[in-house]
Amino acid sequence: LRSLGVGEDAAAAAQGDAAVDLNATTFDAFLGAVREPFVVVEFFAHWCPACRNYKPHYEKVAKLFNGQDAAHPGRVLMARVDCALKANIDLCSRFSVDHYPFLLWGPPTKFVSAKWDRKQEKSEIKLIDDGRTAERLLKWINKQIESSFTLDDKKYENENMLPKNATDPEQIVRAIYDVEEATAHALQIILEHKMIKPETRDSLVRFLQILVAHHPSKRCRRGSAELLINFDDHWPSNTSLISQESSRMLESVETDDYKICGKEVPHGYWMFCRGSKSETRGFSCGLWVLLHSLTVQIGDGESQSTFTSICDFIHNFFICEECRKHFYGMCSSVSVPFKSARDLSLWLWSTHNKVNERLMKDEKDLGTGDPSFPKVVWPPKALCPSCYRSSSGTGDEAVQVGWNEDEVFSFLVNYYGKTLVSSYKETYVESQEKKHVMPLSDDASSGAARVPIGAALGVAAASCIFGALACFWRAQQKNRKQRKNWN
Ligand SMILES: Cc1cc2nc3c(=O)[nH]c(=O)nc-3n(C[C@H](O)[C@H](O)[C@H](O)COP(=O)(O)OP(=O)(O)OC[C@H]3O[C@@H](n4cnc5c(N)ncnc54)[C@H](O)[C@@H]3O)c2cc1C
Repeated sequence: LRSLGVGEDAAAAAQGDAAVDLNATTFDAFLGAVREPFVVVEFFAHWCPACRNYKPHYEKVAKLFNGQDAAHPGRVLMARVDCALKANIDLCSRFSVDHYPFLLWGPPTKFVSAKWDRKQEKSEIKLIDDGRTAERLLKWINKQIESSFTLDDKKYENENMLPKNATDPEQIVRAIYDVEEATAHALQIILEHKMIKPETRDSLVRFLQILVAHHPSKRCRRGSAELLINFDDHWPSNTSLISQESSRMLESVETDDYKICGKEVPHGYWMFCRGSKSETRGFSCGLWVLLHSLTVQIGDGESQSTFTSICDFIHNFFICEECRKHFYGMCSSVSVPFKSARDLSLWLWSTHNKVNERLMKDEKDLGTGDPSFPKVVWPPKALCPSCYRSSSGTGDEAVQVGWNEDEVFSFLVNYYGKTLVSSYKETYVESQEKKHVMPLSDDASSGAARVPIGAALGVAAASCIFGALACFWRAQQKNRKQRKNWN
């Protein structure tokens, strides 16, 4: 419970209330200072029986967002004002409270020294008209902030949520959510940084084509197809977008219709890719998993074009200068065209291992790695004993490993193919039914109720790092010479 420095705080704390009691004296100062981007204010009267009955519902939601044990701290502040107290009469009339309980929503600062009434157009303060039960209130909030919180969400305990055993092959099942999130996140970065230009447009189209055919999540396949169908309307070929046009397109692509993996994809909930620190793993891990899953899905005839598309995509759209530069170097060193999916998936696997080996050292020297997820030569022996031909090391420390590549390939196919999509169960009938409505939970595995969603971690590590590198990256882009042709 937030300290208000007033007596009510102590009283509320004693009762164990999660919602913060505000009054005429504290209201403006408190809401002007809070870190949460949104607040729900319940205007009530302590004598009102309906309000007393409503309190457990409001508290149930408030516990998710406020207090020490909040599952989702920092997202929404839940507050209340007792309009039956004489001191609060003016405050309640400032917000045209005409019944109890009366719930308003908006950015906290918009409440400060403000007035509101329902005729006010374009106000960022909104009346919550459907919050009569905890479930409905949370549903309303979820819609506003595009989250999929549930009343059962528990406080995120990083240690408890980490994969118990990184060598457990079943852990990859959880990565389907991360692949969806990474896909949505990648597109968001592309749009926010206005990276679609005449010289990069084709590369995005080609990558989207692969996603349409081979993304492990059906809803991402569908979303990529929709985006492709409308691609010319948004980004006509050979047109350099002025920034105003680009922003308009960003808005339209950000609407629900154009969310690449559907609007229910969670933000910041990395499951398989969750780090023990908020700034590690996340997006870049999800992106690797996506790339590996694509290479095990393609047909032999697509191997060279998929290689080119992956290289171009990372080169043009991965907003991490060091990563794209290294990856570019590794793509450039391929001299013979790929003829089979096997060769491509093994190339990506060994390329990823080269990155791991380099980072093993860097992270050790700089202390930037995730202590719970040190980089390893992958797969470790415990995950795939048959992948090792003979080696005196365990795989974790043995950099010089004699690999059995046939076994590695069949392991990759199983791990990133079958196991990753094993809980994916959309039937054809369901997909037809859902055609006109974006699915709430397109794959059985992503049913919000089944996802043990922890606290919002904010955007994953990678996005922070990559965001910071964006300017540098863009400057490089400008200076870049004619893009290299990988073929
Ligand atoms: C294309 C690309 C290039 C990158 N280059 C750099 C770089 O130059 N410098 C930098 O600091 N960061 C780079 N990164 C980020 C870095 O590789 C990691 O993604 C990040 O440090 C998070 O690491 P992680 O522990 O989550 O595991 P990640 O390396 O992200 O791996 C994700 C998961 O993939 C599996 N995996 C691990 N190795 C392999 C493998 N060889 N084959 C198949 N599956 C594997 C494991 O289950 C692992 O948990 C790059 C990322 C990408 C996508």
